[in-house]
Amino acid sequence: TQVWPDARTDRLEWLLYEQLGGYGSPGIAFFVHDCVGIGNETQGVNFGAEWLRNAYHDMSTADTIAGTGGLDGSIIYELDRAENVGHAFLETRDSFSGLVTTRSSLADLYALGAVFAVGACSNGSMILPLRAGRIDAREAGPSGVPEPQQDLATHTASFARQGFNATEMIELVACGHTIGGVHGIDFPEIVPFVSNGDPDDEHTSTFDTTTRFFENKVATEFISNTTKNPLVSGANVTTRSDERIFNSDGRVTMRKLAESNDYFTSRCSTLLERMLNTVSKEVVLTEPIDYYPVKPRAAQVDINANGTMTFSGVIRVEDALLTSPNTQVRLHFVPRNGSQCSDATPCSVTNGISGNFEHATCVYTKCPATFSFFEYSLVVSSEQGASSFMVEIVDGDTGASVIHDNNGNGFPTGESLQPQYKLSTQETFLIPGPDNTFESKQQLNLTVAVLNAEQFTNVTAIFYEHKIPGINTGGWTTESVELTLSRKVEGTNFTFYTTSYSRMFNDPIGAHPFDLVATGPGR
Ligand code: HEM
Repeated sequence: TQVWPDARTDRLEWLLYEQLGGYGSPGIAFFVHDCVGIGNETQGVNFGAEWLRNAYHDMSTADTIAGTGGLDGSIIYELDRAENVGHAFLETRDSFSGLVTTRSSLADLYALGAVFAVGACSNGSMILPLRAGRIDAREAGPSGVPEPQQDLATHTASFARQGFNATEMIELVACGHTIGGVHGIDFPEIVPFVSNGDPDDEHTSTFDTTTRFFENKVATEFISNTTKNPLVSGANVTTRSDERIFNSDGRVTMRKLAESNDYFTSRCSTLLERMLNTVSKEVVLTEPIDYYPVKPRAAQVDINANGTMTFSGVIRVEDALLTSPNTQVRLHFVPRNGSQCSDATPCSVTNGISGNFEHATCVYTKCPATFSFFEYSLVVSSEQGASSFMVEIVDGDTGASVIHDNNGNGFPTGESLQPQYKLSTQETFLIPGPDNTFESKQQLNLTVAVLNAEQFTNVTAIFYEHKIPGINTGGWTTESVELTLSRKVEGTNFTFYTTSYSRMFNDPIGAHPFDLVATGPGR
């Protein structure tokens, strides 16, 4: 039921569902394939566990009565605290900070990481719903992550502040402590650290016998008194926080969790989802992000010199809709004036689709959807144009055809205001800096096409800059630049506007997105 496009969710939808091999996918989920991912089980590094613990630590300083804190990325400013010991938090920041944009906050990416972790560690049995809209903190928040040497009353009060009652505390700790373990390198007072000559060995004592599987062994081994969980049976009694918590209701809750793995995973799904959705009162989260069965990607509209225009891009199609090997994907563009197409005014891409050139799938086997990609390109007269298009999928064997119309809206082309990438350039040059040095400067020479420009008084580009040069996670400043009318494109109702925008070099220009806005009477 999602209608495309949706600025709040589309980027996260891409990261969430094109996990591996997608169109331009960064493949971040690969970090947690098989749960341990790019970690090293022998040395005790489990990336899935790191991403889940990271989300909990970021969230656990929330005050749900006051409506402050929660999953807000503030942990990146809190790494020097004793309650956040271990390299997991720095590693998680460095894994995700490069993906922060104006449309994917670090806090949303941390939630995505936890969703990937639980998905990978349960091999796709537990897919937590992901909502978007978390707002990144700009500074450290209060402290208050639970620590193992604290007593039961402190933990119970801490979980109550986080929004979890005493039973939920037991459950949530069990859900967290079913993967990974305690690293002697960081907690030598819990797991004695005796060097074995391997500088990378973290001396990890796992919470249960299956560190890489999200299941109820943490509970079954506790109930059968065979657990090696160092927070239950470690030599240091003071740091046996799991023992105190798991026993706090006479083992009633742990027994229930031990009796049924389905019950365990269902309680964990509920509570982990709530954990990820614990946000400050200003935040309005979206609905859970579903995948688009059909999604336009990399759409581009070029105004040509000969009175024509070219619509091109890629259509991502869920494999379940490609019912036979020769299934065809056809696009039908709706002319701007809403008229029907004819042989004289073609508006379909019936061929020219070059077929699957990439395939997107999950890091775990129970993947909710896999996708194929189809390229398209259609030239029509600029007068005819196209306001939207429909996607028709024609079964290669039976010829049966299904139209996908974006829930009745068509897929909008956005032709009335489009950057002209073919006419835009970017360059880097050196300018003299202080003390006979040189600094490099980037310049974007941007051309934008505006349809019926007489309806608009201003055409503006809004550029986003990192507040802290080169640092993705420090927030954004915006700069609005009014574009200058360049020329009307002959034989069309399009007008080109241009601007040159330059900045001191700190990142590849691709990391600097911009929005375009045209304003005028009634628009
Ligand atoms: C009273 C509450 C809690 C205490 C005192 C506590 C304490 C700890 C400690 C001392 C470690 C070892 C960390 C390391 O060596 O790197 C740990 C690991 C972990 N914790 Fe907790 N924890 C609590 C609750 C939670 C909750 C609610 C979750 C998530 C829902 C969670 C998730 C994890 C995970 C996944 C690990 C393994 C990390 C790894 O292997 O890298 N913890 N916890």
